[in-house]
Amino acid sequence: MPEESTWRSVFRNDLFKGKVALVSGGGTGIGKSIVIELASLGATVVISSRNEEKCHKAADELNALGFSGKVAAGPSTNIRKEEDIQKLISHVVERYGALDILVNNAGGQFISDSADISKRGFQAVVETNLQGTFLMCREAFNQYMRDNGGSIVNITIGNRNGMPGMMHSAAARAGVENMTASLCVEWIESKVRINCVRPGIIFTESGFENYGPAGEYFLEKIVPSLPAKRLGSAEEVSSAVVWLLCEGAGYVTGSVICVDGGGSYVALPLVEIEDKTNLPTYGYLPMKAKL
Ligand SMILES: CCCCCCCCCCC/C=C/C(=O)SCCNC(=O)CCNC(=O)[C@H](O)C(C)(C)COP(=O)(O)OP(=O)(O)OC[C@H]1O[C@@H](n2cnc3c(N)ncnc32)[C@H](O)[C@@H]1OP(=O)(O)O
Ligand SMILES: NC(=O)C1=CN([C@@H]2O[C@H](COP(=O)(O)OP(=O)(O)OC[C@H]3O[C@@H](n4cnc5c(N)ncnc54)[C@H](OP(=O)(O)O)[C@@H]3O)[C@@H](O)[C@H]2O)C=CC1
Repeated sequence: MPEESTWRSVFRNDLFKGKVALVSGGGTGIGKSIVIELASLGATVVISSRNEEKCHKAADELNALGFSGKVAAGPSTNIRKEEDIQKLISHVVERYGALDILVNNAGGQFISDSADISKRGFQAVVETNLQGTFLMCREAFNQYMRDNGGSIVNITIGNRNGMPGMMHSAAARAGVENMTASLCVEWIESKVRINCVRPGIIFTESGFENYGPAGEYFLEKIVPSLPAKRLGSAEEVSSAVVWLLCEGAGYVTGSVICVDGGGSYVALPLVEIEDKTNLPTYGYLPMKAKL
């Protein structure tokens, strides 16, 4: 297993030479891992998030590692704001002359029972994850990719069984996957491929800090239920992203790759259901069929 400090990529080291990439939320976690791959494979990578200072710090740290590509921080961008997105995409196209690759990684949510989510709370999560991803795709297409082609990857979230405790995000991400299916057909004439990577539960410091004690719950209750019996790493997500972005995936568009250690195919105990819970029975059931 590679050490964190020396890990780069399993791919050919000039794979993205001369390409310009934009990774939203590229200063932390999974996004940062995607940036390391792309820059170590020769791309010029622009990173953006709401916190511009954090992006500058990450860019300096990554450039000090001596990649063949380069990392640069873009202007502060809140993907909930259309004008921020328009400015970010213009900045990349004007300053670097292209936008060949877009990774919509920025996103997030809060944990809550659905019954307690306010209208604004629901809107905030949908605006971030569904509307934000749409607007980034639309601007990248209208400002560059329509005439020049390109490749887009949207990061979603395990949503095959819904996601009790984070319903708003799972619904928004399912929307992103469905949007991707429409866009892959609409934009194929422009030689734009668009796909999704759907991570399961991935250890990232920033991500887990955000959840406080719920992070511990993931480790204690959810890990034993995962077929892989462990969390995923950010690097396991970024290598799937890079494969989708590269020319070897030239016939792949509209797809969703799950990076989840098989977690989509088992029922994860995302919320605790009390033992006394029993749906009213219609017909006959022997006692042994109930808890
Ligand atoms: C035991 C539980 C198990 C749960 C299931 C586990 C499954 C795990 C698998 C998935 C793991 C996923 C990991 C990750 O995604 S890692 C990335 C984590 N990082 C983030 O999420 C950060 C980004 N998130 C945000 O910025 C926010 O969550 C948000 C998108 C909502 C934006 O917040 P912001 O503060 O900017 O929002 P507003 O100020 O505009 O407020 C809008 C309304 O939203 C309400 N809100 C915001 N935060 C919360 C909260 N923590 N709890 C409840 N409500 C919240 C806020 O109150 C506003 O509504 P009102 O005006 O009505 O109050
Ligand atoms: N870790 C996990 O288990 C999983 C994560 N994911 C998804 O993967 C992506 C990366 O997560 P991860 O690396 O773990 O966590 P991070 O918290 O490190 O990444 C989220 C990034 O998104 C940026 N961001 C959040 N909201 C906005 C916004 N409104 N506008 C612009 N940028 C924003 C953040 O930067 P800033 O705060 O500076 O804006 C941050 O860099 C997210 O979409 C997450 O939901 C999906 C499944 C599982």
